[in-house]
Order: sequence, then structure tokens, then C-alpha cells
Amino acid sequence: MATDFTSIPIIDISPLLAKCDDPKMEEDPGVYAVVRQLDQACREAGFFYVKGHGIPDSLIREVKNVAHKFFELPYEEKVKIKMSAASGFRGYQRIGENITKGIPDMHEAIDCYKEVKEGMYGELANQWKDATNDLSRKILRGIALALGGSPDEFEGERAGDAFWVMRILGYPGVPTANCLDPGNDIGCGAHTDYGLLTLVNQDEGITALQVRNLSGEWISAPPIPGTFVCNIGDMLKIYSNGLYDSTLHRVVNSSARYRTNFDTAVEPLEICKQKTDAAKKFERAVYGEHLVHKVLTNFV
Ligand SMILES: O=C(O)CCC(=O)C(=O)O
Ligand SMILES: [Fe+2]
Repeated sequence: MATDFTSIPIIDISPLLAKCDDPKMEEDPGVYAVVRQLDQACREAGFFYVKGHGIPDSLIREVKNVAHKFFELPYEEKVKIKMSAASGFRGYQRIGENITKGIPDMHEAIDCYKEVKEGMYGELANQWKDATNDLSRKILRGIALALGGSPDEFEGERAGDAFWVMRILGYPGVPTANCLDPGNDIGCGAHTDYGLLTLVNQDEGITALQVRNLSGEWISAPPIPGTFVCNIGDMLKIYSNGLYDSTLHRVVNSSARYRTNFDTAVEPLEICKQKTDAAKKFERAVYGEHLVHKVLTNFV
């Protein structure tokens, strides 16, 4: 369970990345120091920033520019890639179409899920997806060690060919013009993420993401240049038998500026019961069923 944290830790993961594919990575003191910080952050907040992540600044800037340009397009253009049953629930959703706990969210988005057909998202999105999936895999190697497992706990049979979700989100600033419910300023209602690990790439200069601590206070997660926000999802809570919790968070853009965000969540195809001495706290969940259930019940 999360604690009464008042800020979100920043972890320099470069020592972990440097040794990530070394068979003796566990023995490296730099890796060990990162693993300890990951463990503490996952236990106390379920959220942390990573710096030293190795994804070039130029790529980060490019995806943000492309996202801003897309959201600036007229609705008739954006709706050409509308999300529908026929598109496998991939594609564009207008402001207010995404619902969390019965309330329309003040964001528009493009949802991309793992797809067999390579190349369908365009070159830049594929490049981004590859870079963020690779980074997630490396962070998960550190988290696997933090849980006392082997580094490849979340690879191979469990999540080797991981399902991933990429959401490109746009949050209008206040006043919320052209939205379905102008009285609502919640960009994304309080929820936990369904997967293993989410990487959040927020626009600079706008503080909108908020994370709830044990007392119910909302702690801001402002954008910090050169970092990603990482948060753990429901699958990791089950994997860790509750040692790590998926923390509630929400987005409130009370600035006047339009905010974008690229989320990439890496998910296992099927969850396994964690081998711990403690009694099993959660029922076995199949990831795909969990995802569909959360989406269909609007994250209640
Ligand atoms: O926009 C953000 O900062 C986070 C969005 C979010 O929580 C999500 O898409 O799951
Ligand atoms: Fe989220």
C-alpha cells in the first residue's frame, strides 16, 4: 500500500541500463543501488521519475511536436482515424468520449495497442514504441531483482512478447472550449493503470498529473526535463502479491495551455501467481480479461 509520500522520487537508472544485459548484473554495485531505490519507490509511492534513461531528447521533442500538430487539426481530419469496433478499438477519441467512473474525461486521444500488422502506426510511432518498450523492459529487469527474482522474471514465458498500449493524449487548457461538458476540468479521472508498468512523457511547463497518497492527498507530479514518470499497474500488484501497489492518479490541466502526453504501458499476456511465502492475496488474473473489464466498466 502507498504511504504518505509528499513527493515522488527521482532515480538515475543509467547504472542499471549500462549492465542490463550482463549475465552478472546482480553483482554490480551500481545496479544494486538502483534496485534498492526502485524497491523503495515501488513500496512507498508506486510512482517514480527515471533520469539517465537513454532516449534521445530529439526523439522526445519530435513525438511531442507531432502530437500537438495532430490535435490542432480540425475534427473532420482527426475523425478519419476514429476508434471503432471495426478498428479493434484503436484510433482517435474526441474530448469527453473516454469515461472514467461515469464522468467524461476532458481529453482527446489516439489509442494504439499491440498489433500484429507491423508499421500501421507510422514510422515515428513505431520508433517511439520500440524505444519505450525497450526502456520498460530494462526497468522491469531492475524491478524483478527488487522483488527478489531473477532479472528476466517478466520476460520469457510470462511477458517476453509483451502486450503494449500506447496512448497519445491531448488535454485542452482552461477554459475548455469545444468539449462536451465545460463544467468538468478533470482531464483524466482517478484510476489505476491495468498493466505492469507505465511510462509517462508529459509536456514541459504544465503540472497536471496528480498522485494520491495514503491519506488521500493529491501530490503533484510536475514534468521534470530529461525524465519520464513511471508508475506501476494492477498486474505488478498481483505479481508482487501486494508488496507493490498500483497507485491512484488523475490529470487536472488547470493551465491555459494545451498539454500532450505519450503513455506507453507494457503488459504481460497472462499473469502468474507470485511464489511468496505469504498467502495469495489476489485471484489469478488474465491480463486481457482485466484490461477489457476495466475499459468496459469505466475504471470503477
Ligand atoms: O496524462 C498523464 O499524465 C497520465 C495519463 C494517465 O494516467 C493514463 O493515461 O493512464
Ligand atoms: Fe494512468
